[in-house]
Amino acid sequence: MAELLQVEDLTKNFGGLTAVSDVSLHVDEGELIALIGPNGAGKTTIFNLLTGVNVPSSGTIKLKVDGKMELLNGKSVHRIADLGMARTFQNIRLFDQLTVLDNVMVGMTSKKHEGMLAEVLRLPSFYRSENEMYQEAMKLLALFKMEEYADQKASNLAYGEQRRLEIARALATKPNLLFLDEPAAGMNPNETADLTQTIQMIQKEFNLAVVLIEHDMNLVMELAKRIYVLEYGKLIAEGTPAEIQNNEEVIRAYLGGDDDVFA
Ligand SMILES: Nc1ncnc2c1ncn2[C@@H]1O[C@H](COP(=O)(O)OP(=O)(O)OP(=O)(O)O)[C@@H](O)[C@H]1O
Repeated sequence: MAELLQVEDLTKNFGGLTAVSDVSLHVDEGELIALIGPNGAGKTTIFNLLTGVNVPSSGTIKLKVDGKMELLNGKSVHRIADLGMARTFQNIRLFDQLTVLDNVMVGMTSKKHEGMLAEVLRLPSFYRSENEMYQEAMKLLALFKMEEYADQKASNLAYGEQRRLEIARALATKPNLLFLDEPAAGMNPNETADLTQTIQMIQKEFNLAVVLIEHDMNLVMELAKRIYVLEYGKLIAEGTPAEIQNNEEVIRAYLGGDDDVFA
């Protein structure tokens, strides 16, 4: 499989604290990997570095764009999003007062800079693209079995549906690579089962590479092809779910925390 994302020796210092230390990893096209580790291990900081929210102290991040590996260091969040990376956050960040449909359409407009003039002048091409966006957004909602909620306010959705809507909105930007930061946090078992299916479905449907941060080990073991394990900012293991579950270093890192982590 061809590499889509290549990270080498990534380090991030916050004052005297090294939150991420010399991390190298890669993600292949269409691959689903997970990033796990105890609280404070540096997982979210890695997402922030990869998506341009934080600037690396050192190291390189490269993404395949039009067949060539392009350096992302120093690029803005918006530029990185335009190059095909999208994410969801640990805390839900929907536009509460907008409808479900509008939340998805907002995701689409973030890529539509080229239509600005038509939009301002309200040219026919604007209406055509507006209608196209509507059709596309409804198709996306249908994939998530959420069409019936299209006109409801996002804040009226159940918690699990809100999390799924965040994923739908992230997909509206047409990413090649999607980062999911604890998508199952706060979900009940039924919602988690739905989410597992949803992630499998979108990965196939969009031939999408996914990087997942998740504390729910059942979800991780079911979905991930490869797993990277972090502790105190350093990578301590990489392998298949079976390899990770039997890795002494990983078991030690989790002891004293949640003993049932691999139950
Ligand atoms: N902006 C920041 N300024 C200072 N320290 C930070 C900042 N962001 C993160 N940290 C610190 O970096 C370390 C790694 O945090 P991070 O949130 O990346 O861990 P995590 O693995 O995502 O944890 P969790 O599983 O609890 O979400 C922590 O010690 C945290 O306090």
